[in-house]
Amino acid sequence: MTAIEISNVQKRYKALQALGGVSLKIEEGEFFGLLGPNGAGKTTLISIIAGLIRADAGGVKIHGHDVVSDFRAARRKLGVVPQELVFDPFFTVRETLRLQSGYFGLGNNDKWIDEVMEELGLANKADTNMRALSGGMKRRVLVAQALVHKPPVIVLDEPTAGVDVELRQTLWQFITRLNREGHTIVLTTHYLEEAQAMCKRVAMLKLGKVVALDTMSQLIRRISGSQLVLHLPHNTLPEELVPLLNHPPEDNKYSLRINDYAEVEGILARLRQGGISIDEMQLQQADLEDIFLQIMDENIV
Ligand SMILES: Nc1ncnc2c1ncn2[C@@H]1O[C@H](COP(=O)(O)OP(=O)(O)OP(=O)(O)O)[C@@H](O)[C@H]1O
Repeated sequence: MTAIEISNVQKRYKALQALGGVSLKIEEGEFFGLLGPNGAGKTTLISIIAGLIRADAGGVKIHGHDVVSDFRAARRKLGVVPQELVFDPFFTVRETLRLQSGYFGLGNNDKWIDEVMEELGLANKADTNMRALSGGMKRRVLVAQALVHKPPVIVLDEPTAGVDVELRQTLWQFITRLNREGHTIVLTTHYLEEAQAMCKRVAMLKLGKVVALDTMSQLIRRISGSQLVLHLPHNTLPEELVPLLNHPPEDNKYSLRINDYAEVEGILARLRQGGISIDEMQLQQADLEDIFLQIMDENIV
């Protein structure tokens, strides 16, 4: 079954085309990453999925339910952890979660609420007022709120932005468990390491368009196996090696694509011929960050 089906979604804010025809199918049980630089349109897309704003054209279905014409059914299938913290400060944590349960018509939900609070390290704050919680604790409540109706599809918009290591670990343990139990997870994050560790498949958005869509392993394979990073503070790279660059040099560090280790010899010989001294050299496996930078630079699809 398709968990989220996004068909040619378009959204414009006056002159700005925030989403220019996005289509994606995310299957049930996937751990999917939605990546892109600031302003790429991730939050806009998530808001449309959550039924918070309307697309100008195209549509979204959650487990087959249209998010506009069949809003209630679609919303029941979906839990969204938003970026921003908005709460009623006068309720306690438990009251906040009970209210949210009530919104979904779940009267007697305390067993699950207790479990969610336990998993997210909120149990000892259950009777604390929201206004007395630290930012990190509030963020935990935001996650708990999204999960209160045990939605089969969970969307997390930058859930770990500015949170401490402990919460990050607690959150990922719980989310991984939910994914193992069959929940579909969609994640946006600026931390590419996190996406690489968690997501099996990713879409990369740029200026409101999908510029890459692949499994993590295929994407990583797309950039040849490894890269040679050379720090050349006193020279520039010889002209003939420039085509090997993964992306423009940063701080005199040149990242060269290599297909097998034998190529390293040739590169070093060429530098020696040119009398170029190497300050530092590293051989690295390509990672998501390299691919991300390359795709954002070249816009290859
Ligand atoms: N309500 C709005 N009115 C006008 N422009 C908006 C509105 N919301 C978003 N935009 C613009 O639409 C574009 C996409 O924004 P969006 O927040 O979806 O990007 P994003 O990928 O989530 O970025 P970030 O990583 O910074 O959260 C941006 O150029 C943004 O300035």
